[in-house]
This record gives sequence, structure tokens and C-alpha cells, in this order.
Amino acid sequence: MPPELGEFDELGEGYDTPFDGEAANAGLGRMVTRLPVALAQVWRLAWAASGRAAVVLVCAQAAAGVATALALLATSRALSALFASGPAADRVGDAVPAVIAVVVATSARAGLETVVAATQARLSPGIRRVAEERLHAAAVGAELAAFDDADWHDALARARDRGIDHAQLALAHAVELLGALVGLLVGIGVVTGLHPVLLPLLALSIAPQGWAALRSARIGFEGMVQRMTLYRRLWLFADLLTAREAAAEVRAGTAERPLLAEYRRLARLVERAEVRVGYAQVRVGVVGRTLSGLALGATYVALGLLVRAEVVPLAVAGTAVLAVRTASGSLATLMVAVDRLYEKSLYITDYSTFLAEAADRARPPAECEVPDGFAEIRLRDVYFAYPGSAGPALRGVDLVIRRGETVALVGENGSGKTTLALLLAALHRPDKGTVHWDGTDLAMVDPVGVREQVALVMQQPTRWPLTARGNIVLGRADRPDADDMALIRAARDAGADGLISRLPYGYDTLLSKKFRAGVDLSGGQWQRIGIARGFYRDARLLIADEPTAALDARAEHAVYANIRRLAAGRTVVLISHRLASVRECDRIVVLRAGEVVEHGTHDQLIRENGEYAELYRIQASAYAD
Ligand SMILES: Nc1ncnc2c1ncn2[C@@H]1O[C@H](COP(=O)(O)OP(=O)(O)OP(=O)(O)O)[C@@H](O)[C@H]1O
Repeated sequence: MPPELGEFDELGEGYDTPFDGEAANAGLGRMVTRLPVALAQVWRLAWAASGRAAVVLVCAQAAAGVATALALLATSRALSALFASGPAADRVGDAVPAVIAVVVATSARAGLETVVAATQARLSPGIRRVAEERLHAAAVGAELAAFDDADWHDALARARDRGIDHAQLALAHAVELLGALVGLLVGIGVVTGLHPVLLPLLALSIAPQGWAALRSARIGFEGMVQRMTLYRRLWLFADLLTAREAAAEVRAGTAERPLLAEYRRLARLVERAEVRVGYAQVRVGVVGRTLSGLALGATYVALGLLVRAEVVPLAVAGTAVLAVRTASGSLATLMVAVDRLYEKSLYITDYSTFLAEAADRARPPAECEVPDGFAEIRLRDVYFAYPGSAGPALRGVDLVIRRGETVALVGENGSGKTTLALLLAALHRPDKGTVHWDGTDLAMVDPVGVREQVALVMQQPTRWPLTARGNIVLGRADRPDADDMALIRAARDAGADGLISRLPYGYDTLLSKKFRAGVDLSGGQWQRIGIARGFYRDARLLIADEPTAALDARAEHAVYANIRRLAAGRTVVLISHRLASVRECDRIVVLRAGEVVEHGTHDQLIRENGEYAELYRIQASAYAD
């Protein structure tokens, strides 16, 4: 932990993200050498947003810098002419061409600065768009396991909520840097021309401020990284207090006060941490400015001594002061731009690191062709553990599922049914063991190609803020469907056709109350939409995880009948706690603590009188007289 930030004892260990980024070890030299990297990052984003605008921006800014330089040179000439010896009228006359040059150069600079401002206005939102697109594409391309990793969520939040903002802001600082660099070169030229000793003095005067600015940027960035878990938790509670989904339960459960109290507690922790970082930055700034002020004073004293010793003629003393001021101004602007750009580069690098990490977490390159369907799916000695969990969720699972079969997975809560379904859908890969579609190991193929052939109906389907049609065809919008025949059939089989026909715009009704003219559905109605989506996928393997938990008895009966009917020529894996619904399945697989403990038909399992028979009897007894 950097000493500037002190010990965040009150944040608690759970909220303190250790800072071990590259910047933690960055010295001043490293910071300056990062600059080309930062500029290249900004350039690549700007180029992707609009290549032409990026080129115009660089050219206009460089030209504006040259115009500034010319104005300075012309001013220096005019002053030299005015301070020269001779009659006043002659001196004024000599100064006129230089004054005209000052006016022309200044006007040109104003025009060019307008071009820079306009191009920046064009590029800045473009950079944001590109950065956001890349981030979201990277995040959605990562495998499911990433979303069970807290570090991934920290990195994602940093990239999304900080990296993108800073990438957008970096453009302005890159432009500033370019302008200041040209200005500085001119200033240096003039100062060096007056007397070489002025240059190191000038550099000395600005160095402490530059150091302070870079240090301050680093403190800010480190603090942000350390606070990210805390920020995420704060935002989570802010969302809970304002989200529509939680609004009813927050009020019904009188959870307003405890939620608000937790939100306030977290907000105070954030505030305290930010104030501490702010104070640390102010302290560093004061040191930097004090040293810079002393050094600038020394520069003027040196200039005075040079004038007194007649090394610099009195006639050019005014020019010297002007040049020192301009060069020091340019250097100050440059240092500020370097500082800001360095600060931005930390965030942009963090953003780029996230993109690279997301790419690593994306599916590996496929070694074999994805098979077109299967005659059997074979799991051999499959183990799987969630990241960071104490033990495996699946242990040594052996299972064969044949085409056309309807297989039920049953077992107590946490026995591994959903995990097994996720492996069958190629959403997770086994840590040990294999899942084969006939002769093909699914670890060797592109999982997206497998998922194309799978429909997974989730226990709590996502409520997509789309129309009813959009909710059902999502992921299969390219399926040819003349007159919506397949759409209507899927909705009917899922028992969703009636409810959709009663919506104000039928299939074109927006299913989200967060937008005007949108409507919401009941939990069971949403589940029917989710089942319709599964049916519409027309997949070879249909996996339904508690698909009817929220359905009324009649709808549940109809859905199971339709699932069995659709199973012909396909394969269905059903997860359910309602054993009466699965007794008709071809095979029932019983899981306990991640292991297959029984399997067979309903009759066989009842005869074996094991765990399934016991669970079945408990449920059946509830309906017996
Ligand atoms: N995302 C996750 N991260 C860590 N552990 C998980 C995760 N999801 C599930 N688990 C754990 O894995 C085990 C198996 O969970 P799984 O969801 O597969 O059980 P299940 O049989 O489907 O349960 P249920 O009947 O309650 O739906 C459980 O111990 C659970 O706590």
C-alpha cells in the first residue's frame, strides 16, 4: 500500500483491493517513457473513431504551435527593434513589419485553434464509442467462468467506469501536449539564443512542479484501484435503492432503512478515502510549487546578474524576460499535459489490460470442427469446481445421453444439477474428464458452435427489455419464419400465445416498464416467454432447468407434454424438483453432492428404493388422503 494513502483500516479487508499494477513501481523516468505509449493508445482510439479527423487534428494543432512560435519570434523582433538605439520614429518604423507578423501569426493561431476545437468535438464522442464498443465486445466474449471471479468484476468496473472516461479525456491532453511541445521548442530556441545558462535554470524551475504533478496522478490512480471493490459495493446498494425490480420488495420488507444505512456507511467510507487521497495530492502539490517558485526566482536572479555583468545586453533584457516567461509557460503547460496524459495512460493501460484479459478468457482457438449434432453425449469422469470455491460442484460424473432421449436430473439443492446442465451446454469446461459428442471432445471445438445447437431454458429467464417477439426470437432472429408460423407455434407450446395476444400490441409489445408504452409480465408469464424462446431455438439438445417452477398446474402439465412431444428426434435434459413431472422421462439421474448416485427409469428407481424413491414418496404423500 503506498504510504501517501495511509492505512485504510476502516474499509475492512474485504473492500481493499491490493494495488500491484505496473504503475506501483513507476519512477519519474518510467513515467516519461510511458508517454509515447499513452500517445499511441490515444492515437489508435482516435484513428478507429475517425482517421481523417485524427489527421486533421494533429496537423492543425502542430500548425497552431508553429503559429504561436512565429508570434513569439515576431514579438521578440518587435521588442528588439523598439529597444534598439536610434531615433524613436526609426525604431517604431523598424518594428512595423514584426508587429504585422505578430497580428498575422496570432490570427492564424486563432483560426487553427478553432479547427482543433471543432475536430476535437468530432473525435471525443467517437473515442468514447469505440472504447465502449471494444469493452462490451470483450466482456461478452469472455467465458462464463469469468463472471464468478471477483477480480474480474473489479477490473471490468475499473475499465468501464474509469478507463473509458479517461480514454475520452486523454485526447484533449494529447492535443495540449502537442501544442506545448512546439511552444517549448521555440521558447528553448529563444532562451538558448540569449544565453545557454538560462536553459538549465529554466528546467530546474519547472522540474519540482512536474514531479509533483506526476506523483499526484499516481496517488489518484492507486487510490482508485484500491477503492474499486468499495465503489462497486456502493453502486450496488445505490442500484438496489433505485431499481424497479427491487422496489416492491424493498418497501414490503421495510428494507429502506437498513439499505439506506448501509449505503450511507459505504458512501462515508468512500468520502473519507477520497478526502485522504485529496490531502495527499495537495501536500505533494505544495512541495512542488514551493520548490518551483524558488527555482523560478533563482532564474530571474541569474538573468539579473547576467544583465549586470553585461553578458546579456540591456537592450534585449525585455525579450529575455518575455522568452523566459513564454518558455516557462510552455514548459508548465507541457508538464501539466504530461501529468494529465500520464494519469490517463494509467487508466487507459488498465482498460487495455482488461481487454487483453478478456481476450484470454475468451474461448480458445478451436482445434476440431464442431460436429453437426450427435448420436450420443458421453461424460467421462467429469470434475468441475467454480473459481474460488472450496470443493468441486461435480465429482467423477459418468453419464451417457442418447439422441431422442428425455433425461431428468434430480437431487437436492446444491447437488450439481444446474452445473451439469451448464457443462452440457458448453458454458463451462470440465476441470478434469471429458464431454464428448460422439467422437469429438467438446474441449477441442469452438463452444459457440456447440451452443448454436443447444437451447437452455433457465430457472429464472432474463427479462430482456425487448418486444415479446424480440424476447422469443433472441439469438435465432435469422431463422426463416414465413408468417411467424414458428414463432406462434413456440409461443403456443410454451402456453404464452394467450397472454401475448392480450398485450396491447401483441407480439410487438415492449416488455419493459422502464420505457413508455412498455408492459411487465408476471413471474409465470415471463417463464412461459423463456420456454417459448427455448422452443423457438429448435435446437438438437434442449436443456430445461426448472422450467415450470413459476407455472400454474395446468400450464405446467401442458408444457411437459409439449416438451415430451418435441423430444422426438431431439434430446431433452430436464431438471426438476417436481418428481411427478419427470416420472415419464426415459431415464432419471439422481445427483448428490456432485456425484451420480442413482440412474434408471422411474419404475427401476422406485424398485431400488434408494434416494429417488424416498424423495418421490415424500412428495406423493403430500397428495395422498
Ligand atoms: N457460480 C457459482 N460459484 C460458486 N459456487 C457455485 C456457483 N453456482 C453453484 N455453486 C455451488 O455448486 C454446487 C452445485 O450447485 P448447482 O447450482 O449446480 O446445484 P443444483 O443442484 O442445481 O441446486 P438447486 O436445486 O438449488 O438449483 C453448490 O454447492 C453451489 O453452492
